[in-house]
Amino acid sequence: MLLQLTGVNKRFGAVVAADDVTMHVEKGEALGIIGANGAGKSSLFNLCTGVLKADSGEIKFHGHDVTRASVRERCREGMGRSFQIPKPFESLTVFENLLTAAEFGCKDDRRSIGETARILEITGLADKANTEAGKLTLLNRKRLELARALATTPDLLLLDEIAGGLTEGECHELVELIKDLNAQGVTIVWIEHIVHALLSVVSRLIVLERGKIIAQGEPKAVMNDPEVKRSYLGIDDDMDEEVA
Ligand SMILES: Nc1ncnc2c1ncn2[C@@H]1O[C@H](COP(=O)(O)OP(=O)(O)OP(=O)(O)O)[C@@H](O)[C@H]1O
Repeated sequence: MLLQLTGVNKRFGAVVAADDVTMHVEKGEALGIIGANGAGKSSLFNLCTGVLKADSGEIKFHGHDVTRASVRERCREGMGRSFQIPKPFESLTVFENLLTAAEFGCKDDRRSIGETARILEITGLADKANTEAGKLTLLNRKRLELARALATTPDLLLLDEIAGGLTEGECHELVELIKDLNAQGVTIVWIEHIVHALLSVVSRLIVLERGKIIAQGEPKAVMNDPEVKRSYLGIDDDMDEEVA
């Protein structure tokens, strides 16, 4: 087991962002997470990566308790993530952004110019290596967000709504890239509102509502769960519509 959360809770005043969350991520799998706006998806990533500290509960990564570990410690253990809103260093070039990410999160023996060049290649950014991040198109900013996460050499890659705002063709390109990464052994957890893209990659799905896991399992079965249809899709069970 790569990641294990047990009874994790997080509140912001009256708002419950994580409600007794118990879940795991198997090594090598591709897991999807969906839920309405404000359901607690990004908070879950923030709890996993250490941006937020849990009020209670336990988080284990690679079998070690990381509940109180810093963002950097978790990153160096192999937890990489992309942010919903890309936040590169705007005045640094793409290449410099990757070196900075590698410096932050990479285990020493895997940090190299060669590895950075490989990541530029696979993310389709090779010809943008010397372009300032602030001058990139949205698709290339998304690619850079993914490339920065990869530069930390993650075993576990947490992707937060990486397909949002892209055209159908751009989204397809990104999906193929994520599939390739998963096939190369990178474990993926992907939060995404573009459900058809998500379902073409993941083999398991978790649904959150007000910080609580309300369904999980095989994606098609989960999407047809009456509770999920009601909560996420706004479909009444009487309508009897099959989804996905
Ligand atoms: N730092 C914070 N301070 C106060 N409230 C917060 C904070 N972060 C998140 N919240 C609240 O916690 C709840 C869950 O937010 P979160 O961003 O995790 O949801 P989400 O499922 O990722 O939503 P979206 O799909 O809109 O990105 C929301 O009500 C949000 O307003």
